[in-house]
Amino acid sequence: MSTFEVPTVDITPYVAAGTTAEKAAVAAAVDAACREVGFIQITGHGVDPAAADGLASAIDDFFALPLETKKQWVRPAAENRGYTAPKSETLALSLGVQSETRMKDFFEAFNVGSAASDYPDIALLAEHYAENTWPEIAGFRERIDAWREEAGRVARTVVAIFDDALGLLPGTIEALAAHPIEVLRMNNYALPDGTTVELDEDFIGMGEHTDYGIVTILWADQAKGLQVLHGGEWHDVSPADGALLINLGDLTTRLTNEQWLSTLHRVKPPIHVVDGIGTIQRRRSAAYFFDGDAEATVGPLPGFVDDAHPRVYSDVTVDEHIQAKLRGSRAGVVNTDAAREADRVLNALS
Ligand SMILES: O=C(O)CCC(=O)C(=O)O
Ligand SMILES: [Fe+2]
Repeated sequence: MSTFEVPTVDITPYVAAGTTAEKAAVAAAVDAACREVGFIQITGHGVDPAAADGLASAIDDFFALPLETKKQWVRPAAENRGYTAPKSETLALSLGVQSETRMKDFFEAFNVGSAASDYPDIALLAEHYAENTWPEIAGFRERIDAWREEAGRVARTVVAIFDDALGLLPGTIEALAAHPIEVLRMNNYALPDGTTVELDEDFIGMGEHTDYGIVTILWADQAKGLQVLHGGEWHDVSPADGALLINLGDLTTRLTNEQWLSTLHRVKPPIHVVDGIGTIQRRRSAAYFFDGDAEATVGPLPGFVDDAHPRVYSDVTVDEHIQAKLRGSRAGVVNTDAAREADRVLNALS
């Protein structure tokens, strides 16, 4: 396997009022990373380590509950909220690709997100802004909300960097996010004691997918499992101490007319065989999806279509795009509107 590293960018100049030249250097590094990889490790983000500790402990508290208890918080497939039990979602269907033999993804998750009650004065498309339900765990909501606050701030900083990196007027991308769909998905990759893992290729924590929105802010354990597709090969990625990962979503690919690509990734924890029984090391992550306003229309931005770069996507609303993805991953309805993303998967995997 070729050596591969996710580029690291220190975004301090954007967090702590750096000089114009310092910011330009950050924007140039982000542009290069987005053109080449689509995943970046960011440092200098200014997130209080106590917020990350609170997130991690809240994840531990919730997933330690018995399965039957957690199932109280399962929500309808159309609402991207609440508990997802192991083997109930299939991320590869969000792209419209799936091997027939593969078992469903074994991750379990708990999702919270921006709710209609956060924006009482605006009529919103209800499904994307469903109210949250919270488990009865002391301080759970407070710890999660503290992390959401930090992740939201980082997302807005990152899109300001994107404007500069793409040569756009300040505020161009943020104009799509006045009341964005923002979902925090906390993922737990673990197998009940005594589970025998079959050592086949189709054992998957979370199937290959691109994220759907503008950008994702990802907190993750250092345990192996996350893999990013680059140069036709899957590469293991884990964050350095205190670093966050960010990755581009499909809406940014559409805005840039594919100058920047949403990167395919999956979670495939290594299997350790002890006495003939395969086990995995438990791994946690929390993906904060910054997805834009549901009713916003997304197509290539001015300046991204010319003779050398013909328009490759028609306009879509954030609502239509995200709904088609969620019908795939959460309701098992193959997304047939993701032909370009699916092609990228199939070309890479063949
Ligand atoms: O677990 C991870 O590191 C990645 C999770 C992910 O890709 C997602 O939730 O979309
Ligand atoms: Fe993802």
